[in-house]
Amino acid sequence: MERNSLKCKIGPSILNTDLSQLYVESQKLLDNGADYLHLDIMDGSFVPNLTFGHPVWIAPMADAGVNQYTFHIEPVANNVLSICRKIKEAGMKVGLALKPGTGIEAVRQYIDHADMILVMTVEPGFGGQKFMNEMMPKVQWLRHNYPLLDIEVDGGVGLNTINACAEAGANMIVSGTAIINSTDQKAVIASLRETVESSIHKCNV
Ligand SMILES: O=C(CO)[C@H](O)[C@H](O)COP(=O)(O)O
Repeated sequence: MERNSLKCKIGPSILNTDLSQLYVESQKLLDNGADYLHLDIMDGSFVPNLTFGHPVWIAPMADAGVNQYTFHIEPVANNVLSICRKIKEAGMKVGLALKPGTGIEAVRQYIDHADMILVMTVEPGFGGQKFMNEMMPKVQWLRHNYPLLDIEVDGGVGLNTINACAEAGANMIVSGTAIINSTDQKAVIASLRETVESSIHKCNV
């Protein structure tokens, strides 16, 4: 496992985001052991309408120091490869996200062009939703067929659901509510990490 954990959400009101507060919260999470920040720049409920979004966002994200740009394949079905190419040209890694209703077959042809596949374990939209265990076969399939691929899960992931994610083969964990609402973020992050690290080698045998 290279990395795990942490989500920091910037919703549709990104223009109104208090960046100094975002910085403070992000630093706190990193100090508490998170390996990376996963920033949602748009509310997932807008996913079907964002065909115009990527050309606007890719360059500024790269300029801001983002190292991986993940996008949902559903609204850009005819442009996935060209978006992958633009992201790479901008110097970032490529992540491809799947909504719960999207099967693995929709992404298979693109996996070799991606650094990471994100399996959403809730409907995109907001934090605090119930983890969808029925998404785990997608993670298992990916891990089985792509032992070295980064596989991320996002939605309802916390201490009660991390086992399922880790055993299925996820190595990048987005956890919002479970960390943010905890009085001991460091302990929660450490526990999530330990669960993932103790499972990951079993997935690769
Ligand atoms: O962006 C999301 C949905 O659109 C994430 O699932 C969510 O923000 C993660 O938080 P939580 O751990 O509370 O589910």
